Amino acid sequence: MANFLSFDSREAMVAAITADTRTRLEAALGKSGEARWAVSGGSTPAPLFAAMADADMAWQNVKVALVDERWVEADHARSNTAFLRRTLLTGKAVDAAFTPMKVPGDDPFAAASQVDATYKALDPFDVVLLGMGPDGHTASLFPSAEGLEAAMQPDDAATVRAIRANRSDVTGDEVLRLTLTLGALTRAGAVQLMITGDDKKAVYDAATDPASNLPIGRVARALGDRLSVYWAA
Ligand SMILES: O=C(O)[C@H](O)[C@@H](O)[C@H](O)[C@H](O)COP(=O)(O)O
Repeated sequence: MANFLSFDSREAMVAAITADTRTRLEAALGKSGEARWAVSGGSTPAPLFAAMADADMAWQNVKVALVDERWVEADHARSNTAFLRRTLLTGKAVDAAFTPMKVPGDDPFAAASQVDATYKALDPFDVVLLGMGPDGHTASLFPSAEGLEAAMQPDDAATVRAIRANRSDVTGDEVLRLTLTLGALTRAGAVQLMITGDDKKAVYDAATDPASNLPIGRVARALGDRLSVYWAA
């Protein structure tokens, strides 16, 4: 079962996940001279990224990658690459080596093997930061999306796969995505899920019921105690 860490305030949650992330990245740097960190977009991680951007670390040896990306250019308002450049890859962390997921082309399904080959060089990640949507998606593992089952195999050798979400699940957002696979999450040193609010806690609690088929529940069950959930109201 995942470790569920509940905090009295969002500030305390951010302090704790910042400390855990730093400890794990520093341990990897000490052990192998480099650290590999895969991060989510979404709004929730912004305060963690602000704290990390200020951290004194050997950023030039930290490899930052994405958990998922919309199939959009880096200047698009919903690009996770753009979000990271604004929030994390600034300040002291500007020296980190960042690997985007988006490559040229119209079709993420056609490009997935190219991105997978690039991301395979970063797999296994030392730390993976996940978020969760109100529909129980995590990364770009959306309920009943095209490509979901291929990406949901715990022993998948692929690191990255393409996803086409149902239009009704991403109203006003992009359907075409790339995502880390459950295989990549399973191989990671540690996986953190950062969520806030009572509504998301209720979704997470319901998803972890063995009868639930929601992606976040399937991921939590597959990862067991290698997943730590950081939550504050
Ligand atoms: O947006 C993304 O990059 C991810 O696809 C997604 O999995 C995200 O982490 C959740 O939707 C939570 O988003 P919020 O943090 O904005 O609630």
